Amino acid sequence: MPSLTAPAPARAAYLVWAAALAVYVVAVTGRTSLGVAGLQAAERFDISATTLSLFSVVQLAVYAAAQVPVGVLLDRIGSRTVLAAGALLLAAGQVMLAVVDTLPLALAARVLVGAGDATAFVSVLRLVPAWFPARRVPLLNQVTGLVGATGQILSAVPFMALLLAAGWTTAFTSLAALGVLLGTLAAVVVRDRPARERDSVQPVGTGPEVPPAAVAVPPRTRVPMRAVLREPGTWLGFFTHFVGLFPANTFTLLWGVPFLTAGQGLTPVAASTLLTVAALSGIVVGPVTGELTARHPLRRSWLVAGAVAATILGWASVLAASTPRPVWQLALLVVLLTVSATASNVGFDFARTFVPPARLGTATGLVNVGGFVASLISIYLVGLVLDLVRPDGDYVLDDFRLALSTQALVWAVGLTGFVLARRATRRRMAARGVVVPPVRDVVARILAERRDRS
Ligand SMILES: N[C@@H](Cc1c[nH]cn1)C(=O)NCC(=O)O
Repeated sequence: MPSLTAPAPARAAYLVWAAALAVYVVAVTGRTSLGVAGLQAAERFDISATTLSLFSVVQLAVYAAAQVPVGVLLDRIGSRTVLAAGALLLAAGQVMLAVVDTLPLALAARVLVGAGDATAFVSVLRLVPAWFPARRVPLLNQVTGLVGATGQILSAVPFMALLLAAGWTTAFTSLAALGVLLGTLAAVVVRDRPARERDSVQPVGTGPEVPPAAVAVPPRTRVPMRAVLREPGTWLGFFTHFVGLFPANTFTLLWGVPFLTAGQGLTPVAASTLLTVAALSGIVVGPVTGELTARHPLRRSWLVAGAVAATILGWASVLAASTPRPVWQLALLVVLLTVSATASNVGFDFARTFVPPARLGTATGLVNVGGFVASLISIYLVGLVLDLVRPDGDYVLDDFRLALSTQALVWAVGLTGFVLARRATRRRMAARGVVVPPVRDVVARILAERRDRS
């Protein structure tokens, strides 16, 4: 059996990760490209704003539906092939969108984009534990999400400039060319695992609170799908991603800018500045969350619960008021949305530490479904209420207050699942001999140790 501790060569590990990450950045650029080209799309396909939002919904639905099949493929054929094939699929969708001028064909193109996009993030997450020591994985997962988000800047700035200067066909064909280029690079550079295999010895129960309980699990052991579905840790990951991701997606993918402009009276420039603040705050929030996750693996669920509670309070304070809120309060809200989105990545850490490595891709895909299903439901509910209360689309603040309050339903479902899955996970851990001491006991012990020392 290969050594459990031999590190993979760091340069090679970073090279593999960077090549895969580049594909993820282009996937996010493709995902968000239609958002910035909304006006041109409405003109080209002769459609209303509501029909335009159908593009986002179709793409997100395909993305979510593809997660488990992609995860299964990752476990069977590895990140390199899935990543390269996904990049080509994404490029095919962008080329198609570049040339078609009817709505059904444009929607079909977006299906391809959604399917290609679905492969990128989970492929990168599958590579990280194979190439890096367990201690670094939570941080690198956060940095992966963070760097991926810069794809949104690429679509907002250079892609938009190309669209305005050279037109629709050139802009989308260029995006496709970039996808082919980086997909090819990934096929050449990425290796699914180092030559000296890391056996992903990353069980929960390690960290300062409990001594390491390393368990060697040969990576290619066959693990049935039902073992993944019966593992409560998988569902803890699913509901973590569910409750953490949807507030940020609801805001950034569709309803944030209309709420800030039509509801709160900000200019479009001020609204996009706030979205930039949200993205930039991730530079601090992501690594801090990653580091805390790595240092306190037995307290990860508290991190998630705290982030969700803060986000609920942030939204409640904004929506309770019937007058526009000061900019500082809106800025605080968008930062909290980033805190929640970064906490959602802890869901992937639950998958990594509770599911055998041979099924890590499947479990990662399943966890990712949680966030995107919740996002779809939330985006739909907000749109539904807005349509009911203001069919003419001339929204005012009160319409948004009511519509955005529907997020409470999604939180209620997500938090119920989270609490139940957490309980089941703790029971399973106790059965395996890892008993998590209550926080008050840990605090009492630390205080007693301090007293003894002084
Ligand atoms: N949780 C997000 C990534 C993220 C966003 N902000 C911080 N991290 C996620 O799961 N993304 C999936 C994807 O395909 O982008």
